[in-house]
Amino acid sequence: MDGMDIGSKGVVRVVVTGAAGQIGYSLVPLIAGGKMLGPGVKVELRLVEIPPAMGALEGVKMELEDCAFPLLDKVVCTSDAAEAFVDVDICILVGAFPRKAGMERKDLLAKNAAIFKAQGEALNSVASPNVKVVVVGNPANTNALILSTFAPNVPKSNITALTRLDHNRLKAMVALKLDKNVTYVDGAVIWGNHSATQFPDVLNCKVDGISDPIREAVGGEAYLRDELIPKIQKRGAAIIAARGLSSAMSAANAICDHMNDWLHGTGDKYVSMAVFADGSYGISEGIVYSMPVRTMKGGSYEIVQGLTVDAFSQEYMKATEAELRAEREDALSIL
Ligand SMILES: NC(=O)C1=CN([C@@H]2O[C@H](COP(=O)(O)OP(=O)(O)OC[C@H]3O[C@@H](n4cnc5c(N)ncnc54)[C@H](O)[C@@H]3O)[C@@H](O)[C@H]2O)C=CC1
Ligand SMILES: O=C([O-])CC(=O)C(=O)O
Repeated sequence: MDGMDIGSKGVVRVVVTGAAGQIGYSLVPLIAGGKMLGPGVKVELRLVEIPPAMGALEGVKMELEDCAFPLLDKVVCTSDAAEAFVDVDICILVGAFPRKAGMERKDLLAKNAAIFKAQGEALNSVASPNVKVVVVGNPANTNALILSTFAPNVPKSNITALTRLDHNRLKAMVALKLDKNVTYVDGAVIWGNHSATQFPDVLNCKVDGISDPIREAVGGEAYLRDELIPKIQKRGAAIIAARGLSSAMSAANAICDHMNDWLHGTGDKYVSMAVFADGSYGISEGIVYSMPVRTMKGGSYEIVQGLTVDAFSQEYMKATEAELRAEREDALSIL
């Protein structure tokens, strides 16, 4: 992937689609406040909405101005994605039709495939090939796949989907279970889809010196299978049940973590990012699959090799792969 020296950019241009929505409202102050790009980096925010939400978006813009953020260079509001994508550095694609109670994933896919096809075409015609994209709108992995299909000028490695929220959820839940601060939990992985088939994996975790046997320390296979894994897989639904709305604050926080690590590097650690599968860990090409990823300062990354994957892991990893391949087939049949 082509690098990006964030420090050398005068102003970094960041697009957020769906910016008047719930996640958008939590996200834009974090970006303008410096959490995503890092201290001292100026930002131009390009906020994209559908025409009926442009009034609400103007309100978001007014509030951003009223925050008097020192790093906020400019705010542009538009309902034209192609206008927003010209020379953009970072593209955060949140805008999508959200899942409603009782909706199947396939219904959601049908609603959103058209959005990501159109945005892929727009990116392809006007964006720099160096643009870094994270797809947040669900079904995020397959939306990223659709986007890339229609944006062949953007290298596949520059198109990712968000599983950092799941990663953070897993890290936090392990910390809670072992009564440790989250900073002591390292090496968690989310494999596969940002959906209820994802595999939240602790086998390669190290928690404040406890690394072996970590599954037993966390509660043993039965606890993982019956409690921890389903809890992470269904956390999004639990938030919807509790709030009547899906996760927004934690999603915005995770988007900043994803981009900050991508731009600034994870050092010798790794994080979970949904990226194009390349055969690593037996997951063959053609889908966007969450993997352990090590990022390098400047914006390149690699899938971390050599993590332990046993029969327990394989069963889950194959199930979530099968779901992604089925989503891909559904998407291809819709488009
Ligand atoms: N990957 C992840 O970890 C997570 C993903 N999500 C997903 O993020 C998406 C957004 O969630 P919320 O902000 O809660 O939803 P929301 O409904 O509050 O906001 C979505 C916004 O997108 C806008 N929008 C719709 N189509 C658009 C288009 N073609 N171009 C630009 N804007 C468009 C809508 O007008 C709305 O303001 C949903 O798909 C949700 O399922 C939510 C939480 C976590
Ligand atoms: O479950 C949903 O629809 C929202 C979401 O993606 C999450 O909170 O992880």
